[in-house]
Amino acid sequence: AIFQHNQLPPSPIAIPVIGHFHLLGPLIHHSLYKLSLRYGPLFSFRLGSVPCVVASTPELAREFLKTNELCFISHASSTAISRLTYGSSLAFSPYGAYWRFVKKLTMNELLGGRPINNFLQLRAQEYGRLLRFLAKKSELGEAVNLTHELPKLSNNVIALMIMGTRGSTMDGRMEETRTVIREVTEIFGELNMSDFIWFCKKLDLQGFGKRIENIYERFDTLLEKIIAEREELRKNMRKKGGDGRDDEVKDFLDILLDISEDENAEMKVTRIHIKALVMDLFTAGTDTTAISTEWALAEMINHPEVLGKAREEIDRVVGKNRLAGESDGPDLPYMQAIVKETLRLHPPVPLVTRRCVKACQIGKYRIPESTMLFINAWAIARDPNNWANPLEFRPERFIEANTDVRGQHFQVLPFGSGRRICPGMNLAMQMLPGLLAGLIQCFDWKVVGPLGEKMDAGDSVLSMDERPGMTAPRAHDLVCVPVARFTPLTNILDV
Ligand code: HEM
Repeated sequence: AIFQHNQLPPSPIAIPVIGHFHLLGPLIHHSLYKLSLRYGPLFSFRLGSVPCVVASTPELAREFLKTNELCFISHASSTAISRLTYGSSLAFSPYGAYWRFVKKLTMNELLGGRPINNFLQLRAQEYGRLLRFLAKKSELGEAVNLTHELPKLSNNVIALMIMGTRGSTMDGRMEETRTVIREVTEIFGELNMSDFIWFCKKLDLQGFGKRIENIYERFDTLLEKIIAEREELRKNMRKKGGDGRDDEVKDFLDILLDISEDENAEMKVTRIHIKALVMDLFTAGTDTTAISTEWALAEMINHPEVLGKAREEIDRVVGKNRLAGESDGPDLPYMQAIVKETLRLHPPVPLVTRRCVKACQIGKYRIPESTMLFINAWAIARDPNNWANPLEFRPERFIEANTDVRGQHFQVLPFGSGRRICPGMNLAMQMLPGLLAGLIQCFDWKVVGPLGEKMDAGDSVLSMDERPGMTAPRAHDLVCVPVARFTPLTNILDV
């Protein structure tokens, strides 16, 4: 290509060798936002020797993710990512035959419309389980740490969707799985100097190498156990004369193992691939969904008028005699708007991060191959140029303007956009309204303060601080006493 200009976008002054590491705080999207105020909506910086560009407007997001999609079609990887995803995951594979194969398989068998509906009942059971647990707590007047309970739910849902009810052999391991998953998403979001600066490669100044190996060891052990158990089960079934499964529907893990055993499969799938994919789906799907649920609940607790309106809608549409669930989602437009407004203000993945795979001209700048691209989705979604009173939590804005969050409107991109858009989007957008509807239909929420004191929703404003990592969870645990709205609550929970 012939480039009119051979230069990167404006940049702060770099320190020799390290580049701009010193400008980035732990919440990288905040640091990049502050830098954008100074250096403009498209600026560049360097991590060691790696050039990076940051886009902070909807127009630029479109330019990178749509107009020049194929130049930025891969996700940016790191030492931590390639080790922990076995160098073979869906999210971090280069855009090519393997990615296409796994993406199609995942949509057909796990995350597309048909499988999502097939698993509807299974998810409803998990919501029911959480709500019954909350009902018990409510009877006892005890507080619940939702920051712990919500990832249990989303992790169970994903584990069950991947491994079916036979995932129950996981029961004793779910806690460890969730702990490792959180550590994985944290380390994926951190910047490891050794990835960028040649003389740090061997030094491991921040202790990343040790952390990575520790996480790898624990997760790999878990995955090996899960797969070995399933293989054993399949072998026993075959001995009995079956074809390797019982009369249940095939789950995703069975499908993957079938392909790995099939000599004529379109693509050779190995055990490494299977582990990589399970790792991918667990880490991409557990925290993101839980975090959004928690943010939405926290915002409703802070905005009693929003909560009131959402409840009115539920009471009108669903009534008081049955539990609200996913199938009510389409009839709850205000609840849908709450979910969108939550994803706008609190995108669980604040930076859509890609790698330039082919040098490219953006406006008057030249972006060289291997540049890291950060679309600051978090900053774009709270920019007053794109949104009126952007810091206000006001779901009505999504009803007044027909904006959606599915990658078509570049002022709000919680799931990214284009071919690398989040494949779990439809699942998340179906789960969130149904689950939240159940949570507020059944309970009032009394926030428990830092010292265990009860506070009235309304006069307590929950802190909206964030914790660092690839995902942006709330910094403080959400601890509440659920207060049942109906007595006995079991009436609607048992149906
Ligand atoms: C509220 C929930 C979620 C949010 C906000 C979210 C957000 C994102 C974002 C921003 C990306 C990058 C998109 C891009 O580069 O354009 C992504 C990718 C991905 N997400 Fe999600 N996600 C969520 C839930 C899920 C779930 C439930 C799953 C699976 C069970 C999932 C699996 C993935 C995978 C596999 C990728 C990589 C796709 C690829 O590289 O082709 N996500 N997600």
